[in-house]
Amino acid sequence: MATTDPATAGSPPENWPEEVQYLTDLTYSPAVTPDMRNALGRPSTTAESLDKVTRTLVSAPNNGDRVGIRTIASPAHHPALGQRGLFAAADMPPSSFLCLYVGRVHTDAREDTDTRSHYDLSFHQLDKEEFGGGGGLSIDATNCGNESRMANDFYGIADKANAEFRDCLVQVRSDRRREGWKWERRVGIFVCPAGLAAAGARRLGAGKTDGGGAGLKAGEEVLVNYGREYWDSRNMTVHKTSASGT
Ligand SMILES: C[S@@+](CC[C@H](N)C(=O)[O-])C[C@H]1O[C@@H](n2cnc3c(N)ncnc32)[C@H](O)[C@@H]1O
Repeated sequence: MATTDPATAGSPPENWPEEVQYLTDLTYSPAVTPDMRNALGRPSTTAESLDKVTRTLVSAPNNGDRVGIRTIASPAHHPALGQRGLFAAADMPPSSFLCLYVGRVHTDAREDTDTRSHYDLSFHQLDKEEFGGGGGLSIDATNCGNESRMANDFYGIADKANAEFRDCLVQVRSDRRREGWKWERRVGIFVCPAGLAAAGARRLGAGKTDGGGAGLKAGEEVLVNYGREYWDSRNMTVHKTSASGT
């Protein structure tokens, strides 16, 4: 009997584009081997320091308590006018978890990568010894994803990003653990922390946030920093000034 992948079983939120499949968790390209997937759940010293996001928070129906998708109709000078954006559904304090970045995990092999994607986020570097030279895994949300794929870059919209991509751990089902759960790596969008520079800032491109976040107000657009590399590699000029950072 055919089984449904739980990652594809969720109902899309309001304003979801019908041509894109809504996901509640990652899906994987056939080139991502079982060993590569296992590496996402392996305890390590780096993984120990990551934020742990509980099962209830990552449960997709609950994303709507924190974020929503809107088509941007104003202001007239918004650079992504007419496109979608991600908005806070409630006041969210600094460092709060907003939603996971989900999509199709693929290797960085040329034949497994859509070089035209505008939704491809670098995810995890594989261990060089274990995987014969290493290589990376990325998450492409072009054809499938969740609310996170709607987050726009801050440039031309605000002075700085108010949210960031951050590595984290989530609980996933495991038949091998007595408790039935294990921790596995993901990337989430989090509200920028207050105070010091954000340590885990990362990319669609390679953007860093500068911390000092005041949190998000309900209705405010969630803005990340894609990084200059994102715009340069697409020959798009929004990031040509020093305001864009790296
Ligand atoms: C990850 S998508 C963001 C969601 C997108 N607005 C949508 O409706 O699907 C990235 C694309 O959004 C647009 N975008 C995001 N931030 C922008 C900005 N600050 N200025 C201009 N376009 C932006 C660009 O077309 C970019 O390639």
